[in-house]
Amino acid sequence: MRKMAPVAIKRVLISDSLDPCCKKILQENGIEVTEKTNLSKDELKAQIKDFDGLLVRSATKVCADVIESAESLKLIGRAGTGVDNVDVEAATKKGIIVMNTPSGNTISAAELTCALVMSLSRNVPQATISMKAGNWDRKKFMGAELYGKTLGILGLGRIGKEVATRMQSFGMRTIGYDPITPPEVSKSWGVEQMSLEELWPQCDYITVHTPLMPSTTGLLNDASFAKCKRGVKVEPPKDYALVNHPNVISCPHLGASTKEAQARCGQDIALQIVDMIKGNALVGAVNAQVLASTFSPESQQWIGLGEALGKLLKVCNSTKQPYDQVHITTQGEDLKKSAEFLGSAAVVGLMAGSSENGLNLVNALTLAEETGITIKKGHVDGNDSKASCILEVSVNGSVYKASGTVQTTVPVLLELNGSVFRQPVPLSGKLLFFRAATSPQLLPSVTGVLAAAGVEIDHFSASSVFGGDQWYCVGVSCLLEDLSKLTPLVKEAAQLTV
Ligand SMILES: O=C(O)[C@H](O)COP(=O)(O)O
Repeated sequence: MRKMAPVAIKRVLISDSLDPCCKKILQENGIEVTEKTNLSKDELKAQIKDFDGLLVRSATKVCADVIESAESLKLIGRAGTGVDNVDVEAATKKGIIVMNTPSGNTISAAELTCALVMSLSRNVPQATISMKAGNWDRKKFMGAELYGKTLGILGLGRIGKEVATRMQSFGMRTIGYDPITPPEVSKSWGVEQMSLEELWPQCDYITVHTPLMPSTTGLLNDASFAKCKRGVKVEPPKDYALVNHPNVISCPHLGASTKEAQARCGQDIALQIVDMIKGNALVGAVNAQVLASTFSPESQQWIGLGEALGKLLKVCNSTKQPYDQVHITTQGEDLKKSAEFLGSAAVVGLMAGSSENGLNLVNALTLAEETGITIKKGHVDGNDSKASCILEVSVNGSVYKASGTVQTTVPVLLELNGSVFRQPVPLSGKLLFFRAATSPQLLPSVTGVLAAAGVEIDHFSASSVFGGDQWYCVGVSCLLEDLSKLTPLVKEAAQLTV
């Protein structure tokens, strides 16, 4: 099956110093690259308008203002791990993918941590300064072995794990805390997990490897230090009163400052972008998990169905009031994990044209929830149930419902508001739906109205009778300019282009 590129990136701005391999890979893949570093915020706001991709390290602050100025930005790529310099929430609302390279810096950051732990234990920087001053002071720099000491690791992700395994080779006991990594996983690489309360008093050394976010800001504070052993050793602070203390060793943000890490991150971000635009995979996206699961041709057809069902129920909503509830249910083993992206796709269809910023799978659920719509997702897995998707929406107590499936790559409608179509209706092209009481005069009369308006009929489907009424779907050459021409003949009518 043909691969599709859900996201196209043609022009990229690199605003921080990145390894040259990044630019080379992007250019080799047909992407135009502009490098402009040290831009002021206003300069970046002016520049960003012309680009659909922005690549940064941690120096460029991609704040909400900058994102607001971006007219066609689709991707913010962070060549590195931390995305605290990017306003991810603002990017998500605007439907912009934020992507990082989570592993490129791991080894370098872990090695620097080990270097700092060892320097702390043996006063290497202080002794170096003393030697440079012409001294030979051995007593002053009495150290302590790492062997048999306890290292507390806060954050047991990639870097925390690499630090642990390296420091274990010095005979250190490694303990740690992480709200996500399961204790049995960290145990398999020698780190015993415990609560922070239990951890503080046991540590001889503490190292922090958490992302910067509200829950981790100020993790080490007066209260936590009060629970620590006297003389506990911790990584460098930014506070200059502490930096200047004789027992403090510190360096600037150097964790990723190695040739290897920079080459890895530059290469990773470029290859991830190339993979994305070629439709191969979406790797490293921090705010677009839904999009990541849509990179197979199969899921793209289901996305087509979700959007089409959403568009159909949008035009069927005769009240024209906004929806208050959207419920998506998937059926069948094949769609077990698809309710998430089908829900987003349905919302893209339901809210089409209603967002100034543009609506896509990245921002659909966020924008829907912001406008007060409750989204429910579920899955039913009957023994012989074929894969299908049911969309129900409520408006002031009225419920509209449509269900469909994918038949040999084509999204089709199975049921509309309780009426099951005798043949599945292909959801593509220009479609006219109407509900009317069954009568022999109905179809000739409708055909007459269409012919008078110059509309040709491509195909026609009818549902089984439901409460005396039937739903009909007509594939038409163009949409009716005035739908009310059908009013005397039908009870309700809606038309759309899929
Ligand atoms: O988050 C990271 O990857 C590190 O903090 C490195 O940041 P840098 O790219 O600015 O060196």
